[in-house]
Amino acid sequence: MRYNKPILLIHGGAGTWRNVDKEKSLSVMQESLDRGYSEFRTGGSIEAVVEAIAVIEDSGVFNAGVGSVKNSEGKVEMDAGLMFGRTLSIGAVASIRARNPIRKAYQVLKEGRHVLMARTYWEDVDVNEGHAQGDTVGAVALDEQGNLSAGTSTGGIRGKLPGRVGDSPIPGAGFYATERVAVSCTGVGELILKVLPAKEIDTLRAMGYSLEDSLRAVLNKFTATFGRDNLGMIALDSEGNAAASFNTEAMPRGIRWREGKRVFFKEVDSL
Ligand SMILES: NC(=O)C[C@H](N)C(=O)O
Repeated sequence: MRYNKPILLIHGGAGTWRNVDKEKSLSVMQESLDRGYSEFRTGGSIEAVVEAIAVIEDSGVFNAGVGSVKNSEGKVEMDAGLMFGRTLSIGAVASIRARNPIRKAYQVLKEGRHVLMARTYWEDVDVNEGHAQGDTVGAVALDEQGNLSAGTSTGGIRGKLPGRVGDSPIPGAGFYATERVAVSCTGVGELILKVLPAKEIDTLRAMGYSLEDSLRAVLNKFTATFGRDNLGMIALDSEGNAAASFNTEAMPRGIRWREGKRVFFKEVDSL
């Protein structure tokens, strides 16, 4: 569906979403949408993405920031990535420990010297794993000037080996943004890294397919190869089209645009 810019679209991870406090998760998403959207008054799409994700990282309700799951040694290692479409600028962090990994990714992007920093930040974070209701989080935004940005943040997969890096901090896999599209993915990193769905969406959109068809085609191919319950994606294009696709039971997501705001839980493909 097409919306009037500026637009902010977020997700809270693809999964079964059974036995979770849906109200609590959706209220964090509402807060994230409001906080992120307020950035459009002074900033652009990148600030909207960073602030929207930081709110969710701080909530402890999703598998990101203080809600991150623990690895096989009972420690947290977080991944995050961020991209600005017009300049293809990227900042990403892998296997770090910080209260707001997305802010560290932003720091890497602004410094501009490197793209992906691993094991660089080790802050003391009081992680609250037991309270996480949701999963990996991501956001995409289109600002008034037509600039697209995408970001993703995660604690990864529960019980992972120390040093394991998933798709979330890898451009083209967990996130991607160009002049045409901004995409954030969630699901099984070990599979997403084989296919690079976020990059595929940009390629299909560049070939002239609609955003919705692009997501559907990538999801169908992914499901045909690997089966279900492993991928979710949200995306925006420069014309203001928004789309979401997932092959799991649910993927909470929310959108705020010029005239309104909505959150969703299941409703496959709708936005
Ligand atoms: N739930 C997730 O989205 C996990 C994340 N994609 C990872 O593999 O690290």
